[in-house]
Amino acid sequence: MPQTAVLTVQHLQKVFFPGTINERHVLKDVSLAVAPGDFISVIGNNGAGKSTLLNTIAGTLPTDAGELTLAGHRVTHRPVAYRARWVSRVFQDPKLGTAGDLSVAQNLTLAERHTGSLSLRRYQRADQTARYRELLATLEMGLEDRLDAQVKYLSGGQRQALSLLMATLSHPQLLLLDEHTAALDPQTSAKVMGLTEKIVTTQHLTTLMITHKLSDALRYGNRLVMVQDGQIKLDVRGREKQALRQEDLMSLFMA
Ligand SMILES: Nc1ncnc2c1ncn2[C@@H]1O[C@H](COP(=O)(O)OP(=O)(O)OP(=O)(O)O)[C@@H](O)[C@H]1O
Repeated sequence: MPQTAVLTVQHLQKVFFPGTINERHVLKDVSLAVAPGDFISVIGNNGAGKSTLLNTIAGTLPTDAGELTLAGHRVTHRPVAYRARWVSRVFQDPKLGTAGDLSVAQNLTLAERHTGSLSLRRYQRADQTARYRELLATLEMGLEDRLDAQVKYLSGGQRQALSLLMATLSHPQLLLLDEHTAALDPQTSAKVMGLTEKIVTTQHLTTLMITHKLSDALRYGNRLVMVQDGQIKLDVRGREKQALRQEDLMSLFMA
């Protein structure tokens, strides 16, 4: 029996400034079915429509035509809050996923409250510190010793690792990563990518990851999608993806 898709995107269209001289068709009839456990790297030129695609999936942008389903539910005209039960997102800017004035522990509590699991665990309060320490230690960023530190004083890498942890605490059905390592130095970026793979693999998370790093797009995930000029130009998986080289992708970019 075929597995139910976590996400289906059918004939999606997005037009900015319709009916004006600046009219721009940014998504042109995009269709995509994402199976449980898919880890998809999304690549494409600047302005190709990648973030717009993620925004329409998360619900931060309305669509002009097409249908979206999440976990089998039609969500095309549903708001972000409705979709949030299935979707979690990490942005390029580490500041967007965390509250700077709150401590590391308070941020984790907020993320837990979002999952609705906090009240169930209230009786475990004495264990909370130990549990947070344990969770943070998995990031290998020394955050387990900084539970009371305000998040605004963390490095970009530590803050992004915390964002990733918070976004995945609820075991979301769909994880959206929007160039989440682009603002980090190469070493930290590699570390956060390693963490991403670890979390995605252990939790079997279905993931869409936008990246401009072709090496990361090739290395991580079971599937690769290239968006060009508002359309999906390439969608490969498994062995076909493994056989791809950076040169192949470069020539597609040039084409
Ligand atoms: N809210 C918006 N209002 C108007 N135009 C927008 C909006 N969001 C995106 N665009 C335009 O849509 C086009 C696609 O943008 P988008 O951010 O989706 O591209 P992208 O593939 O993610 O690019 P990049 O790799 O540079 O982030 C761009 O021309 C952009 O200016």
